[in-house]
Amino acid sequence: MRIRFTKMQGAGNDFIVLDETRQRLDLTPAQYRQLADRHFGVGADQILTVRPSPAPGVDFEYVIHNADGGEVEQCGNGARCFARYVADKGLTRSDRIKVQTLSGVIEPRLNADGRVTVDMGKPVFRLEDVPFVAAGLSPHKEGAWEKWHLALGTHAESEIVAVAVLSMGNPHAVQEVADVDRAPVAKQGPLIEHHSRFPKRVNAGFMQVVDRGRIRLRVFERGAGETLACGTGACAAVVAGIRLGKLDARVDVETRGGLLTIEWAGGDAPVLMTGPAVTVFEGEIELQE
Ligand SMILES: N[C@H](CCC[C@H](N)C(=O)O)C(=O)O
Repeated sequence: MRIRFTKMQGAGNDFIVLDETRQRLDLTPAQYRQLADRHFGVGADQILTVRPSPAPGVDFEYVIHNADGGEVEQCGNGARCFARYVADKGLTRSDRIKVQTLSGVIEPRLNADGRVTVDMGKPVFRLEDVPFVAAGLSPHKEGAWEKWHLALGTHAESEIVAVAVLSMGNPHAVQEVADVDRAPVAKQGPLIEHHSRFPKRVNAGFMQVVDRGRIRLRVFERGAGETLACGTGACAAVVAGIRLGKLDARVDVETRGGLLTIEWAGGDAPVLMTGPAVTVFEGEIELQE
């Protein structure tokens, strides 16, 4: 099957955008994996699919698949690229768009300076909703919140990491490090992603607090490995830092792929994420059946 696609990136987190507003493609997990493959396909961290509105009150549906072919609930950098795509393709004339995702409705807004702001909804802290299995563990209080100590690896050489656990529609485990450039992301990332206490796996964040308005962040993403930026990961890290008493309500997040700005007023307030969204190229690919 030959299909058209648009390649995009948001702070270096890269995507293949598929337009199903006129016709469903009904791709298989293997075909999503082929698309994302950086040697045998186009190459991307995630595949974003644009579908028509599923219900009154929302403009589009937004479906996300990781490079491993699995469908996931949310993608922050992808939401910005989604908004840029539907605007550039004339699929909407509004600069505020309501989009249905697996984890609820989000609202990207196209700014005059070319960046995109997304209301990513409220963070979720109920452990069962992350999901995180805390049985047998006790939380370690820090500031007004808590961290959980996870044993990584086999008993012999297992090390303990302290993570804040929350969901932005998708699951996140955020730990603090002194220097992100020296953080053991490649070693610890997969061990955290596949830790048995995360039944749906988890995105593993490594956050360095620079000051109350700035962090540096690396994320080993569920189903994609380390990416140059993770939008929901930036939201989760800032929310965790605020709840732990280390960050103010507006934080610049330095990722390896660029700068994201996250704002959260606490409590039931939504998390706002602002950052770039860029079209790289368009193309066609012959997918294996
Ligand atoms: N790997 C994530 C999905 C993509 C999230 C990330 N690319 C973002 O910008 O939020 C997960 O499995 O939950």
